Amino acid sequence: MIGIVMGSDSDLPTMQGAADVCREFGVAYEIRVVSAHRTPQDMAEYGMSAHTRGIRVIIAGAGGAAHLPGMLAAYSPLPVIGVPVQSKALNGLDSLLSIVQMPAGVPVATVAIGGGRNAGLLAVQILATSDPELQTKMIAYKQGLAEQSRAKNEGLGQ
Ligand SMILES: Nc1c(C(=O)O)ncn1[C@@H]1O[C@H](COP(=O)(O)O)[C@@H](O)[C@H]1O
Repeated sequence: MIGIVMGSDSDLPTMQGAADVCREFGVAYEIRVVSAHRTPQDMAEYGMSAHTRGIRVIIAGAGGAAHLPGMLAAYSPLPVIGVPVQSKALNGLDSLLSIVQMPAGVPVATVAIGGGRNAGLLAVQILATSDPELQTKMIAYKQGLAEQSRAKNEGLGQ
């Protein structure tokens, strides 16, 4: 149901966070390397066909001149979540700016640099709007997050 794509296998440490979330919530996903630069035909094919294969949200991560999320958004009717991967030369600022500044009419929901996990959570939240069982899991997840945060007070020694 969630398509996780990345420009290179070197993006995997970042994009693994999205896959981890899918597994935690029991949501089916696929993970693939597709590049707007290196395999443009595969990228176009992926963008045009993902919705016909049961994919409902695309998460696309790329670094540097990160055109992959925007190009997938150009081809696909699905919501695309863009993950700027931290780059060596410019620390991911290049990735962020390449992904976030989309022209009107072709949105990409951009998460923080390195935000693979948040991208996964956002994708699950999108699916949960039409899936009450998943919605219940998301509510429980958020409650768990709140409990962990409150528990930090106990370590403050006051
Ligand atoms: N930004 C893109 C795209 C694209 O946008 O299509 N394809 C590969 N890349 C990026 O190039 C970086 C270096 O790739 P290599 O590690 O393979 O040299 C990766 O972060 C990848 O996402």
